[in-house]
Amino acid sequence: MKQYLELLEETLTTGCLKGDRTGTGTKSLFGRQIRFNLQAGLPLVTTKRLHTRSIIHELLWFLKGDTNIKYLNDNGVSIWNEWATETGELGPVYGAQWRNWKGVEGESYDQVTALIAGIKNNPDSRRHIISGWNVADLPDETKSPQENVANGKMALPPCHLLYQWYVAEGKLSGSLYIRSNDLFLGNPYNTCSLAIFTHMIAQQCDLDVGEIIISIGDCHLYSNHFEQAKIQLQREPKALPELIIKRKPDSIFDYHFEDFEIVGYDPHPHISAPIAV
Ligand SMILES: Nc1nc(=O)c2c([nH]1)NC[C@@H]1CN(c3ccc(C(=O)N[C@@H](CCC(=O)O)C(=O)O)cc3)CN21
Ligand SMILES: O=c1ccn([C@H]2C[C@H](O)[C@@H](COP(=O)(O)O)O2)c(=O)[nH]1
Repeated sequence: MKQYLELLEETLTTGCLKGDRTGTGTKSLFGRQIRFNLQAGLPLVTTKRLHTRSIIHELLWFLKGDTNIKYLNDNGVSIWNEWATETGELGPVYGAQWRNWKGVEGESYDQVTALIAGIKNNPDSRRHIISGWNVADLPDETKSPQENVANGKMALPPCHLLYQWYVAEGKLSGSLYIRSNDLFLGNPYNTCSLAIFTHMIAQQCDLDVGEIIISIGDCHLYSNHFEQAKIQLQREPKALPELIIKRKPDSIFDYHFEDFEIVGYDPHPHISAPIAV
């Protein structure tokens, strides 16, 4: 995870002081990229313990097309609670756009089903994309997440908004554009999630895994994460764990939490940090 730690250090030492929507304040850089070879292990941060349970459940929740936090909460995951309405709704966020993008006539597009068919049938295609940036459903930044949901809009606009996969020499690589990335809390989730998603797609399409590439627009450290970032930078990274998927489910939609095992994850202790809402 050298690249992640280098980016953390660069942001901490050279980032521009910048205000933000949450009123917290950040150090920020614009336009950075990190990449990981999935053959070298699962790119999980080892300089603090990550809650992989939350990451796996969140990915399965996206794939269900679900946009209500009930499934997450029932599984002990609370990472989306701050943005939901009293009934748990988040509006047409990731799951809705991935599985049920609405066309002008009200027709529905399932981007995930199309992606798997595309990779299986035409691996050389340069159109293996999932986009979350549906302009018609974007929220009004002057209103609260809950008000936006009441108006039929997303609680938050997608941060990880453009995915692309690429097949060459029997290997599947994944690339992700993140327009705004909370380097301490969000980025480790986004990296791990893309890695696991890429392993799942590769398994479904009988491919090996290649690389993942994360491209970031506004790359920021919140001012109340500076001390936590410094602690992490003093720690020595450990060996990467490995992801085992215990069976091959019938489709990309049939994975269960119990199908995933992360072996050899021996990180430094967890470092807690407040989330900017
Ligand atoms: N400011 C901010 N940063 C984010 O990363 C973020 C948002 N907002 N809003 C939407 C989603 C929600 N995500 C989140 C939310 C909370 C944690 C978090 O608090 N993580 C803790 C552990 C909490 C847990 O898993 O139960 C951590 O230490 O990693 C991480 C990602 C990513 N996104
Ligand atoms: O997957 C995610 C989701 C969210 N984030 C972070 C990035 C920002 O800190 C906030 C979103 O605030 P905006 O004002 O809408 O940019 O959430 C992330 O890093 N990863």
